[in-house]
Formats: sequence, structure tokens, C-alpha cells
Amino acid sequence: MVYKALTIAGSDSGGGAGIQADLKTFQELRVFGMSALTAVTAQNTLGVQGVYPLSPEAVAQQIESVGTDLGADAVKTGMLFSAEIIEVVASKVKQFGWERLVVDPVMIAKGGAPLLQEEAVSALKTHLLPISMVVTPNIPEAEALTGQTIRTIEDRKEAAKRLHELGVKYVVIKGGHDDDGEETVDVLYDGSEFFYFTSKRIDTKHTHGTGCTFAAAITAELAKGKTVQEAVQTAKSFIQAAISHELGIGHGHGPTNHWAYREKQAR
Ligand SMILES: Nc1ncnc2c1ncn2[C@@H]1O[C@H](COP(=O)(O)OP(=O)(O)O)[C@@H](O)[C@H]1O
Ligand SMILES: Cc1ncc(COP(=O)(O)OP(=O)(O)O)c(N)n1
Repeated sequence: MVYKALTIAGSDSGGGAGIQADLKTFQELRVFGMSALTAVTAQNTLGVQGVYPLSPEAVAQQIESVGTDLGADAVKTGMLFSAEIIEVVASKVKQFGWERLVVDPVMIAKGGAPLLQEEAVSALKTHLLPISMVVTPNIPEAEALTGQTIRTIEDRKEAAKRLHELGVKYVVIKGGHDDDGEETVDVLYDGSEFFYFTSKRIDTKHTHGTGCTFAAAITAELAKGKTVQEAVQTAKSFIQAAISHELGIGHGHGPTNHWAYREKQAR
């Protein structure tokens, strides 16, 4: 059986985040990866040097090419840049009836560069979240989407409930930005229960692309027909291995190691 996943996201020339992280993750999890580019970024481990969005028509046509021929068992969105691109993506997802949709609401790169226009946040809430299966905000993204300050796990649970009210079936609020304590905790909410995915916090500066990689791993597992809880568990193990076995390349915040999980499984 060949499982297929489509990523709709921006290109990171440095290879650690964006489309590149997604396709590497799909491949590592034995899922055939396809892509629709939304923007080209000139980017490396030191930051983002340039952002060049594609036209909404170019994004729509790439999705159309994939949808009318290959199809997709699951779809992920990453950097979407503008409200116009969000609208065409939502319309194409509906056209092809894609239900296994994972939305990583990428807003700002770790170095501070904006990857989504401020006015596009409300388009995410009105057009994309109501048709998505899973949304995976980090803490600042969850704050931007809910207008709520998040400090504690209880705050995250409250934010997850608010996001669920927008129509998304599962909310995962990631804990990478909560640097209190020895552990990272990702909180999953399915509309009635909370589940916690905990791992040892790794003390490293090489975390470029963690969010993209984590959401891509969820998408790959959903493409195989796994449940959301199973998919998040695998994604947590995948990202833990990828961060632990750092590559140490570049002069700044380096990428994670996308082959570490596979090598660990093979041992
Ligand atoms: N230092 C770390 N040690 C272990 N896990 C981490 C670390 N930083 C992030 N993670 C994990 O990586 C994933 C992405 O989280 P996060 O960094 O919050 O997302 P983003 O890259 O979107 O800001 C989550 O599963 C989170 O728990
Ligand atoms: C093209 C592109 N897309 C997304 C991101 C953000 O990736 P993320 O996984 O949140 O990691 P950081 O950039 O925050 O380290 C990106 N940088 N570029």
C-alpha cells in the first residue's frame, strides 16, 4: 500500500523547516510526499533573509494538479502567508473532500520573521480551522488565535477549548516555548478529554523546524489511517529523536535530524 500526503507550505532554503522538513519527515515515515508551495523563503540557521509569496492562483493550481491525479490520504498546511492564499487552500480542501487536514498555524519564525500577515490570522480561524481535523499551535500561536495569555497548563487547556469551538476536531498545543522545567508537555484536546504527551526537555539551540517536523509526522501517521492519539504519540517520539541527535550544522539555530527516528527504530 502506498500512502500519500500533501504539504501546502513555504520553502526553507536551509532545509530545516517548511516544505523541506515536511517532505523529509513523510519519507522517513514511509509516506509518499507531495507539495504545493505558497512562498519561497531565503532562510538559513541564522534567520530569514527574504520572503517571496506565490500568487493564490499558483497555489491553487499546484493543489489541483495533485488532487486531480494522485490524491492525498492526508494534507498538512504550514506557512500560508496571506488571507488570499488561506481562502484558496480552504476552497481546494473542500473541493477534494480532504478530511485528514492538519493545520500548523505558522505565524513567526523563531528568529522573529513574520511568515503570516497579521490580518490573515482571522482568515485561518474562519476558513481553515472549521474544516480541519487537527491544529498544532505553539504557545504564542495559541495566544494569537485565542487572544488569551498562556502561562500554565490550565491556560493551555482553556485555549484548546476555545480553538475547538471554532470547529477543529483535535487541538494540540505544543509546549516547546514553555521553558520552565525539565519536561516538554504537548496537550491534546478532542472536545471532551485532554491527553498529555511528555518528554525530557533537551537543552539545545538546534530546534529550527521542530513545529513543521512534528505536524508533518502527525500528517504522515494520519495518512496511514492511524488515530490522532497514535499519530501524536509517534510525532512526539519522532521529534524527540530528531532534537536529541542534533546535526550541529550552520552557524545559528540548526535543523533537527530527520533520520534519527528511523535509525533508532532499526537498532
Ligand atoms: N528543547 C526541546 N526538547 C524536547 N522537545 C522539544 C523541545 N523544543 C520543542 N520540543 C517539541 O517539539 C515540538 C514542536 O514544539 P514547539 O517548539 O513548541 O513548536 P514550534 O517549532 O512551532 O515553535 C513539540 O512536540 C515540542 O514539545
Ligand atoms: C518556510 C517556513 N515555514 C515554517 C517555518 C517555521 O517553522 P517552525 O517549525 O515553527 O520552526 P522555526 O522557524 O520557528 O524554528 C519556517 N521557519 N519557514
